[in-house]
Amino acid sequence: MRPLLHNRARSRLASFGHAWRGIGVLLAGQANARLHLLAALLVVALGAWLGISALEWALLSAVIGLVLCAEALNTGIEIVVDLVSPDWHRLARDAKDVAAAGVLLASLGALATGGWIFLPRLLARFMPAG
Ligand SMILES: Nc1ncnc2c1ncn2[C@@H]1O[C@H](COP(=O)(O)OP(=O)(O)OP(=O)(O)O)[C@@H](O)[C@H]1O
Repeated sequence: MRPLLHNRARSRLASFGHAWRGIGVLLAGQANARLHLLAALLVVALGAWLGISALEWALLSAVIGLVLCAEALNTGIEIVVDLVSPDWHRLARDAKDVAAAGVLLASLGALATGGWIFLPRLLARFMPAG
């Protein structure tokens, strides 16, 4: 490999390593992120048990990714706000509350998606017609 390409590949690899470290920071410091990850694992187990379709897996993967992504961005914003505004400030409050709203909205969307996918199957399984 030529040196320039070699350096670029190394820097891409380093960025990937930083992102992995970020996942570690997120999971180590945020109980909510651990809770969301646990919920995602339970939903995956439920999906496997109920035998959901490929399209339903695709939808679930997207909403799980969205919630975890919102959680990561929320945590990043919290960290930056704590860095630049350790004292009380109206804008710091707005920034944190809006970031938290992002997690709430993503979670509500995921809850609705899970409801549409799982409720009919669970009802059919536990309350079969006739
Ligand atoms: N510097 C600040 N200035 C004004 N209000 C703040 C400030 N820091 C936090 N707050 C308010 O307190 C709330 C809680 O902030 P905190 O940093 O404890 O995050 P959190 O809600 O506990 O998030 P998590 O539980 O995910 O860590 C914020 O949503 C915001 O309304």
